[in-house]
Amino acid sequence: MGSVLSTPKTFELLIIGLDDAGKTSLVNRLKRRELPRGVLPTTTPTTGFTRETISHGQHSVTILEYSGSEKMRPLWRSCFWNAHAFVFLIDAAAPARFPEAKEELIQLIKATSDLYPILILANKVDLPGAVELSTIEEVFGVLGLRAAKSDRKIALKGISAMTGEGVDEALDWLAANLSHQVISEINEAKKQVEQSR
Ligand SMILES: Nc1nc2c(ncn2[C@@H]2O[C@H](COP(=O)(O)OP(=O)(O)OP(=O)(O)O)[C@@H](O)[C@H]2O)c(=O)[nH]1
Ligand SMILES: [Mg+2]
Repeated sequence: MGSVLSTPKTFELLIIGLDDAGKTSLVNRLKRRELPRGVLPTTTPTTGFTRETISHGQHSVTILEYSGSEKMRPLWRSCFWNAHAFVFLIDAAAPARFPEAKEELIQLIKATSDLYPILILANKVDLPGAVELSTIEEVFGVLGLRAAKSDRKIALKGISAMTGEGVDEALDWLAANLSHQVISEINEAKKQVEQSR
């Protein structure tokens, strides 16, 4: 695990994405790494948000997972300032919902400054109907999004909350792309928002 070699970081991660993308399942996998491949606790749709703190190597990550239902999305949009980094989760096996997911992703990119890394995760790669990562990259125009905002740290990776595939690598990427300096800058900005409330 690459993160074991880096200095400890403490950060808050917002996990968002459409309903049914697998956000709660990903949090469950992160909380319980010992779960065997293919075993996932049963979930029900998240009603508001959940908050969990996990360890990853030397890092401490507080994860906020928001309901993806359409009527709850304004809640996550109002909490962007509260995070250091974002995971945008896509259901790789639900291509009919890619346009709706892309709209939300674009809103996230527009609403947040270049300081914040965004990791787009295509979940459920274990399913036979999962769309290839290269196709998802094309449909979501990830390279274009990166080029338009060249300083922005944006990446796309495939994962499965069901098998655990790609989950450690995702957290490694987030820890590696969030410098101590950026964490301090964001902490300062958060303090100002909190004071002005
Ligand atoms: N095959 C497979 N199914 C998954 C995976 N991740 C989640 N699921 C299933 O997808 C469904 C939705 O998962 P949730 O984790 O509840 O989805 P969510 O994104 O939290 O949904 P909301 O809270 O409503 O926004 C459940 O039936 C999960 O078992 C995965 O990696 N592979
Ligand atoms: Mg959920």
